[in-house]
Amino acid sequence: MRADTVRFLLLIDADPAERRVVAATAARAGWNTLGSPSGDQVQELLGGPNGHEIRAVLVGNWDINGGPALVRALRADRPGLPIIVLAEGGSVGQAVEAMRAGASDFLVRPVAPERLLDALAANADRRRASGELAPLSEKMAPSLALEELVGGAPDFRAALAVAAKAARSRLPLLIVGEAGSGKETISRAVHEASPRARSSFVALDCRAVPANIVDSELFGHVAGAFPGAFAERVGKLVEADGGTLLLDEIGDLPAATQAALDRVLATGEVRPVGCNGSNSVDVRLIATTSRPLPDSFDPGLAERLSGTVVVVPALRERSGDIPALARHLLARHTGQPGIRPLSIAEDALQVLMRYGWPGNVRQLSNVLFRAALQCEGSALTSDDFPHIALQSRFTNRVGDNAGEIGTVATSAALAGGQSITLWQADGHLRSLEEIEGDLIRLAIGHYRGKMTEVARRLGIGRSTLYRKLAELGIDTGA
Ligand SMILES: Nc1ncnc2c1ncn2[C@@H]1O[C@H](COP(=O)(O)OP(=O)(O)OP(=O)(O)O)[C@@H](O)[C@H]1O
Repeated sequence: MRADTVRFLLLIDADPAERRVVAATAARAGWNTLGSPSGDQVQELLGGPNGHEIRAVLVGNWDINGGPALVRALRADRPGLPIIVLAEGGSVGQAVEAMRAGASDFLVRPVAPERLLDALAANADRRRASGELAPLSEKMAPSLALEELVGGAPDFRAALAVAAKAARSRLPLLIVGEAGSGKETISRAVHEASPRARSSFVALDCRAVPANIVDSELFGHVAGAFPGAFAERVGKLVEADGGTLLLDEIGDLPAATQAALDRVLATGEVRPVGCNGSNSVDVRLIATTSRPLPDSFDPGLAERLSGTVVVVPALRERSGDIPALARHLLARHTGQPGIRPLSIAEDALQVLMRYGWPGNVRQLSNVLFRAALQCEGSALTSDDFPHIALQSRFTNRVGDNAGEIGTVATSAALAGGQSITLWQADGHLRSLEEIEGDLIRLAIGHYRGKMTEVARRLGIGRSTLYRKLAELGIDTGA
């Protein structure tokens, strides 16, 4: 087992039998469980010899354990630690209360083992930006068709064009992009747009599988192949026969597995662990990576993957897409427990566009979810994003220079290639008024709030510019 897969799960649950079941399930994915019947020993365990190896906390018995206070204390102690609450069946209120207290996620009991492992993997294995809340809509994200993906930035459209072309082929495809930028979403869309759409789409996160079982996960094994292999297991490659296999973070596969996978792609034959024979498969491989493939990566497989590469731009490189994405993601969260329909105000969009988004679209989605959960008005404003506003080093220069706008907007983002979204989530063009609004905002950022220059470059008079600003609700602060 690789060193980075030795990790501890802190489980707080009063029922010893339940603790044993959860521990046994979690062990299947390489988790060591530290069980505690109540929240009383939590600080001790966090400070104990394995405290630093604790990668996730599961909180059961919400009421007995004083749920909200326990979650708040854990959150204060370890801001980035995933905290998953095991809510009692049917109690939506408990789940909402948990999320408000700062839980990362919740599962409703009874929890199927696969669901528990998925939640642990999703919360702890993905390198989530700053331990953001994980909305349920993230886990139930709709499968978007390529043309439904939100974003009009030229680099993003170029990536989608490569993906659309690749959908017609059966050659392996490599999708490169930072965490949360949309790689898996694009993979699913490619599968849906391909002639394989009616067959299965099978995904494996290579980060989440311990090295000692990854061959059996991919290629399957026969009964008795190794100690503990009581029954035969069908591997992901066979499961995906006729369809698409997504290998997330392919760079994390052990070297021998990379070479074996390359042989499968070359021959179309899969040999399960411990088996002398092989099965023929017809699988289209999509691989993703958020970092350059390591130098040690199997050259044959690297060559095969480099045939078609989709490069997904980071969100900060397409901050012009943020307003459309924010509206789309907000609409996705609406209707979840505790979230009413909300609009998003201009000043909030400005704050979001200025931020760097290390966790990309997923982080934007999570930040909107947290803000929506806490918002008491009918629209999200910049006040609903205090951390983002602070971190985006927002400079507020009010009226110190006649004719300058009060907020110095997105020049840094613009230097990074900001562009204007022309398309709506439904594939139709945005209205002229919306595009004009974005263009004016972009110009204000680019010319650092110098309104005379903005008007000159846009080819309109200053009074027309100010009238448009008023109509758009952009606060000049002047
Ligand atoms: N262009 C987009 N339009 C709409 N939603 C998007 C877009 N890109 C990403 N998302 C949403 O953002 C979230 C993260 O996307 P996704 O899981 O595809 O990222 P990823 O790059 O595969 O992340 P990781 O590297 O962590 O696996 C998902 O909820 C997805 O639906």
